[in-house]
Amino acid sequence: MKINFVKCHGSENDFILINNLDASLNLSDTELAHWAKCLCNRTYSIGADGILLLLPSTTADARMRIFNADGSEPEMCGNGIRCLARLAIQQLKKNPIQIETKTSRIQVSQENDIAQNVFSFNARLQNVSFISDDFNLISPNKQPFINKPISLLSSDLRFTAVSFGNPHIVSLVNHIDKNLLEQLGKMANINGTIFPNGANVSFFRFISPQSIYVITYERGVGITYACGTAMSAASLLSCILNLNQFGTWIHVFNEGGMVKCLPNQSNESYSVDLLGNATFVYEGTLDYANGVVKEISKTKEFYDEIAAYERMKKSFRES
Ligand SMILES: N[C@H](CCC[C@H](N)C(=O)O)C(=O)O
Repeated sequence: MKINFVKCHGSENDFILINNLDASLNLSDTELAHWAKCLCNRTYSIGADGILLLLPSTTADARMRIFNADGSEPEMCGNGIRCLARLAIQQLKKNPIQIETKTSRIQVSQENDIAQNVFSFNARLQNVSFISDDFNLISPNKQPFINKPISLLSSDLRFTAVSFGNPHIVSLVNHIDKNLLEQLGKMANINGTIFPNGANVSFFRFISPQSIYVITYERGVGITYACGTAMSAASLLSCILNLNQFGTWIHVFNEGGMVKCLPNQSNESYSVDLLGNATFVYEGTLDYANGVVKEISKTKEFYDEIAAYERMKKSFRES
């Protein structure tokens, strides 16, 4: 079976995107999880942080399913939904577009390029909650867990737990220690000891007003170049900690580049607009039969977009 895919990324959080709007690809969840593990392997296959499936929907314009590199299926993906929405907007000729996810419906719109020839999209993340069953072990009384210690993880860091459909804990740090992040990320995802379904763990550093840096150990993946829902969580926390203002765009720098986040609060509800690139790198075809991905070939490279994104990243290094 020949299957076309697009290799894409949001802030270099990279994905294998498959258009299944015609529902022709009929794979079981077990097969999809197997696919994710095989295709995301950076040594033996295409290599990615996850696979994205663009599917038809009865409740929105289209539906997104995402599988992490370890084969687990999370509820949401902020960088991935921008890439998937780009393809959906192209196919359905509709902008903005509503995307059904496992736990919500997200509006995504194509916006002006954040840098020349960097295709940019805004995802309005409204399914933000400080209360989630994912946090029952750290907050048995089901109260918001904001800027508190988690003794099983660290004796001095403080964390805030927030869900964007998928669970996050975020800590404000003065210095980014990737080894410590890796260690805490692994501990937070040891079969349900601190979080029943694991969690994404992020450090963020305040750079200047409306400018932060975020790095994330992603559940089901490990440390990635960027995590869209984590960057949204960190920008929200920066406002709650009075480091930034609600209703003002925040530049969120990461290992893979930069996105802009706009945290909003109305009464007790929160949302974050996540504006960033959705860069297509290449189109390809994979030949799949009897559980085995036999052959993978590139059919088209998006050289202009790759170069444009590199120019944008270079501009940050020089500023
Ligand atoms: N690994 C995450 C899902 C992908 C989220 C990330 N890539 C993003 O852009 O939000 C989890 O298991 O919750």
